[in-house]
Amino acid sequence: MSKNDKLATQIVSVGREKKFTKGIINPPVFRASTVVFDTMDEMRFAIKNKTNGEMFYGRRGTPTHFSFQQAISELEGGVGTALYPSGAGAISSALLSFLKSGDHLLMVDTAYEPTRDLCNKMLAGFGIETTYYDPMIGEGIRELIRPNTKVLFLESPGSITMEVQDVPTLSRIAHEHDMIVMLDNTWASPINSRPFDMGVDVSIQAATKYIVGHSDVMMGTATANEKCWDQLRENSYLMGQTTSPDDVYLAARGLRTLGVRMAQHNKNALNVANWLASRPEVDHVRHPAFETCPGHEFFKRDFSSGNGLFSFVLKQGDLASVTAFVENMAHFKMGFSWGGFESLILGVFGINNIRTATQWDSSKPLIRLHIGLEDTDDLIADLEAAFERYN
Ligand SMILES: Cc1ncc(COP(=O)(O)O)c(CNNC(=O)CNC(=O)c2ccccc2[N+](=O)[O-])c1O
Repeated sequence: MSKNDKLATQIVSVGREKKFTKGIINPPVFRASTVVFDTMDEMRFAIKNKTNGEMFYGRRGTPTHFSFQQAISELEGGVGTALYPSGAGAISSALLSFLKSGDHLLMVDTAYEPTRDLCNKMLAGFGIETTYYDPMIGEGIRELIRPNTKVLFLESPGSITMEVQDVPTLSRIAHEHDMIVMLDNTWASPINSRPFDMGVDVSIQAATKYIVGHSDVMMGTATANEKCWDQLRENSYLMGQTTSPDDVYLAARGLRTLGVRMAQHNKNALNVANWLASRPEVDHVRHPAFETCPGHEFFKRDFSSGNGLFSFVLKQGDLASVTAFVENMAHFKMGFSWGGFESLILGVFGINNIRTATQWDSSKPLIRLHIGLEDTDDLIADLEAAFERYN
């Protein structure tokens, strides 16, 4: 694959070198714990090259893993990619790979709830202090940096309230203070932004979402630049992080259609979001492509496309009316996660319980949608019926 190939060609080609595929189209599923050697020289060579694609032991990976790791690294623009059993596993392993007792962490206030829980319930116990910051803080982040601040963690956009962060500015300031910049880049997936061009050192994906794309595998990836790859890879290995080659095969299979699925999710979501924006019951739509979404200007600058996940805020409502809205939908099902081919809906309450550096106006209910690959005529009809029940 050439770096000059267009994205659609890269998505088809990345990670499919013959050394991984053995001549077939999709890299085979190599399941392994023990790898055997005929000579001591062969074993010594494997030990020497165990971190760069030489089969050594199951936990270091097999060609199934190496192929997918290379594919994600090339699409994200990093040097190397570590794999984890879930997105949350990628987040925890990335943080634990670079933080030690006595360190200070800057965590975006709009982080995915389990990320916040990790900081408060585990990292605190290890003597790692977390300060949460406003996603729109920009240059103001300087006031929060201490001599022991080691990591700046971003999630852009926030996966519920959708604020888009000024990643290049925050990364520049963090690097002035020798901090490591980590980005939960799940919303962009590996194709809709260039994290390393924005100064990110470790880009994290819940592959569970759009990469897998079929709601049938849990997986996480963390891709690092030259500065951070060795430390991320070795510390993740020390923590025993590994993934099933069967899951990796399914994730790689999903990856090959990521471009076409993402384009359709984006088109469908904009169609539904524009319709919602016209509804009198809607206070505003929080889709990064809309001016009503905080950080819209950064979305226009830093992203090449949107996806199917966005939220909208109703002008009024309570638990009963929102329940009437979200229950009994024909196509939107209530469920956690997103990024599969199906449409999902979540009425999100208690946002202020997962905010400590910002304040959310809880008087107006928020509903998060994942727009799948269904025909948007049917999705809009489903939402029309929901408004009938809500009103
Ligand atoms: C941005 C981001 N980053 C990492 C992960 C974790 O991935 P994993 O599920 O593979 O571990 C995720 C997983 N996403 N899951 C969800 O969004 C499901 N929603 C929730 O978990 C949730 C929890 C509490 C309150 C509100 C929500 N919510 O999103 O509405 C993510 O969105």
